[in-house]
Amino acid sequence: MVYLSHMLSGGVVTGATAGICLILPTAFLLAIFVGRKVALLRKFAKGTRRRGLSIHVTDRAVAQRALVQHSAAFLDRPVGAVPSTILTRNSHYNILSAPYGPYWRAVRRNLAADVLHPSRLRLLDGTRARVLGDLLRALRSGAPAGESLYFAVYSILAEMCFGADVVSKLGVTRLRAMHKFQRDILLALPSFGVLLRYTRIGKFLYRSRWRQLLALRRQQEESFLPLVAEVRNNNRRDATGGFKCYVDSLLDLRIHEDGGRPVTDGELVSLISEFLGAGTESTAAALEWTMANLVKRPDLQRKLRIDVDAIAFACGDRVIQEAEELSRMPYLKAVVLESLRRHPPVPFVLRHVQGDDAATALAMRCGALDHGATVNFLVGKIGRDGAVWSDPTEFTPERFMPGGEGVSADLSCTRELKMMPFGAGRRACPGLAMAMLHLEYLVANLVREFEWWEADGDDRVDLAEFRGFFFTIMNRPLRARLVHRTAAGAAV
Ligand code: HEM
Repeated sequence: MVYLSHMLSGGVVTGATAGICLILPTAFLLAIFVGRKVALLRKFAKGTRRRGLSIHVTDRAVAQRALVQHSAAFLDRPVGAVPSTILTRNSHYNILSAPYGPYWRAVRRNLAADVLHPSRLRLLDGTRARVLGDLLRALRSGAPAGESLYFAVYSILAEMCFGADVVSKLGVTRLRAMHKFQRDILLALPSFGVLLRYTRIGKFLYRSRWRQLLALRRQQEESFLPLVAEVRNNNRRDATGGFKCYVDSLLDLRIHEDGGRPVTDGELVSLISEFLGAGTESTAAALEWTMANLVKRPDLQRKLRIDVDAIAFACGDRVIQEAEELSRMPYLKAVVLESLRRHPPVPFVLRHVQGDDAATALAMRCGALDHGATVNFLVGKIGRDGAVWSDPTEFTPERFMPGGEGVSADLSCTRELKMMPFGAGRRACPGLAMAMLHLEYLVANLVREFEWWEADGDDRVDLAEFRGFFFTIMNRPLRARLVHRTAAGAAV
């Protein structure tokens, strides 16, 4: 289905919130300014409050036609839809916010082909095993499950970003502080939406938010740039053809269609922040939702453990590691897919569109999109479409097993679109393969090592979603009673 509505374009907050935020300070200013100043203010405000069409898509066929078949008309996101745009005062430094063009092509190709390519991910076996070891030790000593899962995912991404020695170099305390800071930024960003919405007067009307925004950006620069300098000075990659870290690849990158220039420091900070932020929050949220559902459903957990133990037996003392080993656990993949369908970490996919090609894709009359529109593909609703999925709100991994309605589900959405947790089309998530690998790897080893049971009282699992964040996360972090498995399955 396609819903239409009019709204103020370009912001992260809703029209109503923005209205309230604007009315009080504007009234105050109007009382102070008189004559010419009032006229000037009106002129500025008028220029910053553009109206645009907002379209909501919940029909999977429309989503596929638009994002895949008419992908050339669905290449850009609306200005202000991406948090980092606010942080950098509307400079499109990272992949998510960059408009389709030479810069986007260069930085996306670099990430997808140089860093996240499946052949490179194999080189990260050591990193994954080290982080898993730390995670298992933390959980055995009673550390809270939810937070520990997030930190494990962040640690993997930090090593991929700055090199294998970053965790030992920085120490766990500093790394935790960096992770917390990254999360605080993401949580604070929605409140900065007004600064983009009212680009000309926002920083005067919302002075303290503006200052807070600048302070956050400065803090990001202070935390990332020294680490970049270390990568630059250390002559980076080891000679044995080890993993080339993300920063290393960015330092080598040249934007050929822009005179062969290197990536600037401002761009580096935004790209690093995106890598750590988008990579951690999405994958860790999916991991937490998966484990939470397994706590709620011991029957599914038992079934999964049969799959896992069969492979674990062959691994002996070492963790389940190889992609090939993971691929021999069909129920594991089904559990992860069901988690992504039922709780997609990114709740919507946005595009800014204009023109007749986009109108045709959305089955609208020609000319309807002459002035542009924001299209919002509702990822959660598409994945819970009752016409495709039986009992769509239930957590049922069996639907991805032979005979189930999801068995042929294509995550890239090129053949068919039944769910779209990673988006679709040319701007789809480049982290798909890595996220799936890490999710399967962590879930398999966590189930092998522990039985995950419901904790008591307030710590019981609550599957409610937290609202007001860019990612769909659990309202209450996961708590569970973990029983270490001493039987044949558990790795030492
Ligand atoms: C379970 C994990 C993940 C989920 C569910 C997820 C989901 C998404 C979604 C829905 C989009 C928007 C796609 C669109 O507009 O069509 C996206 C974009 C993106 N994701 Fe992910 N993501 C995940 C993991 C990752 C990881 C691990 C990374 C990198 C380390 C990553 C980096 C990106 C980037 C850079 C984009 C922007 C792509 C572009 O504009 O060209 N994501 N992701």
